[in-house]
Amino acid sequence: MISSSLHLIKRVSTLAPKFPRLPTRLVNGRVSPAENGYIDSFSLLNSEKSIEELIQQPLPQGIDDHLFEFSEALRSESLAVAKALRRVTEGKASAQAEAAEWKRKYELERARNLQLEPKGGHCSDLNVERTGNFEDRTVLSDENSDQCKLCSGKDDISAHEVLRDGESDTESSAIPNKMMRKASFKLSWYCKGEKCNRHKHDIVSFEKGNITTAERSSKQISLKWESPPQTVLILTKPNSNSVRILCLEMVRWLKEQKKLNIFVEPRVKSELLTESSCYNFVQTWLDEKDVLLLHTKVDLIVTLGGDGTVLWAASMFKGPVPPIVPFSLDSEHYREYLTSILRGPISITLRHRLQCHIIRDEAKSEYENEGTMLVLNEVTIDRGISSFLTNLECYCDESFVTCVQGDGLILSTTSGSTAYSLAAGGSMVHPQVPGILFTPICPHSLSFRPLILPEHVTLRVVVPFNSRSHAWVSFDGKGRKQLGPGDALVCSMAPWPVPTACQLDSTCDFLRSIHDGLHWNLRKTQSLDGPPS
Ligand SMILES: NC(=O)c1ccc[n+]([C@@H]2O[C@H](COP(=O)([O-])OP(=O)(O)OC[C@H]3O[C@@H](n4cnc5c(N)ncnc54)[C@H](O)[C@@H]3O)[C@@H](O)[C@H]2O)c1
Ligand SMILES: Nc1ncnc2c1ncn2[C@@H]1O[C@H](COP(=O)(O)OP(=O)(O)OP(=O)(O)O)[C@@H](O)[C@H]1O
Repeated sequence: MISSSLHLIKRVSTLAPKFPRLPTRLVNGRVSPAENGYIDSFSLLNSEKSIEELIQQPLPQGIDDHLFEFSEALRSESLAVAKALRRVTEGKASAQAEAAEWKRKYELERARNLQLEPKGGHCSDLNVERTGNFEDRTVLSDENSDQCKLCSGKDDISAHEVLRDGESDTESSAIPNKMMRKASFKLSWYCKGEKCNRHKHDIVSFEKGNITTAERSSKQISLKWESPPQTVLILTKPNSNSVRILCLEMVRWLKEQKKLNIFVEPRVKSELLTESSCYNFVQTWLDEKDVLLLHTKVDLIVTLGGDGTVLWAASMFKGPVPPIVPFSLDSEHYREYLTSILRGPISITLRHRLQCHIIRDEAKSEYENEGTMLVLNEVTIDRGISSFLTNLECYCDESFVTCVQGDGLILSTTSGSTAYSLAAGGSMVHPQVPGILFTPICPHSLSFRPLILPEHVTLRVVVPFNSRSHAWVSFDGKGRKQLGPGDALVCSMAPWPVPTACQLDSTCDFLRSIHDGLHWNLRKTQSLDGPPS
């Protein structure tokens, strides 16, 4: 793409004397690869603008046919260059986002290794690899995992090693800091009911030239408190009387019987105080800045409501998320259940999220683009109020996937596979399968089947310049934004999953939810009597 652009730029340079109105920025060849191999995105965008200006300019008067034909050809090639330049800029923005993410992972890993170092000299020799998944953060070779055990004397990952974010400066925060040290916990991996005796294994072994897989997916994860949880955040579905009553009861019980600090939303605090002034021990926050610090204070989140309340809880945390205990409204036995959660260990499901950002065609640099959105279910690109088919060009990494002509496209997590994606004909996928579902909405084609792509890919959905209408993006069914021609949505797996407490384990809970919640494959049992076979 870059080389064809440069080829055209050379051609344009040779024409410069004949066309004095050509922009000198382009003609002088300032669009050149930088030393690091990238093209400077600002000059790219300037060049793109210049090309577009050039296209808009009227042709000089008195031009002969030959020149006219030539200038027409130049116009169409210039358009191609403008598109190519835009793609390069998009690619750079996405590469920079990825680089920032790797840097963050590297710093987290380094902090963790620094903690291990004093316990034994060998740990610095650990063969540490990084993958995109929270549960796959540290992949140790077999011999090194034994060494690590000698060094650290433990098989599990401790919260202190994983979450080093309790040190934020909270002086300016409205959230009081006293008694706010987060409880620590350990995570361990279970397989068929047995605790794995190693910290983490090689994903693929190639001993003696034979390739065997040791780890295929994340195992059942168990969370064990190392110190008792002290702070609970309760989030409730609004406008529900039964939820309000359950909340009143639960807050009082958690304070009186469990001596916990309790956070609620400002709306809920007002509701509690309207009920009685004795609820003034309940804490809340003032603004978004305080919400950003919540994950450093809260040990556990309890949601009172349905799936939408869990989505709401997840959306409040733009980074790490404390474990969520979802309560449906018919939870009569909340006391026993919460007592067992506070005692631990808890089986948890790490639900992957997708990170999405919109790249605007007119943005001059990536800083002008909107911030990253995290979704637990899905991001949807649809036709909104337009009556035309969507026309969406889709790319997976740098490969063209397809063009979606229909009502739209859903990019879903495996947790979201039982939500909108299911309604659009996507498969239901166990939430611990790390993948991204690519599900069209009412495609106007006989052969468009949904796909499931691996978790490590980056997807890009572009509204082409020849699209008849705009498209609309929504995140977990909320926050609709318009995408104009040339705008793109870039989406990849986020490094911060949502840990949710299981009632039994993630597989039993998943099967129960599709049986009870969706009545999956419910059919009258066939009677025994019938025609002979
Ligand atoms: N045609 C559809 O099925 C359709 C259309 C729009 C949105 N949705 C879903 O609604 C979600 C937003 O939920 P909301 O509660 O804010 O809106 P809402 O109040 O409209 O509820 C949507 C329904 O989807 C269910 N749901 C949500 N997430 C689910 C999941 N992961 N598995 C199974 N069921 C799930 C909820 O229980 C609820 O019954 C979106 O993320 C989208 O998945 C579905
Ligand atoms: N704390 C909250 N603040 C604002 N909105 C919320 C909050 N909790 C939930 N919601 C919104 O309220 C709506 C309904 O919530 P929820 O899905 O939990 O209830 P439901 O529809 O009765 O349950 P179910 O998902 O089982 O059908 C959702 O759109 C959700 O985004």
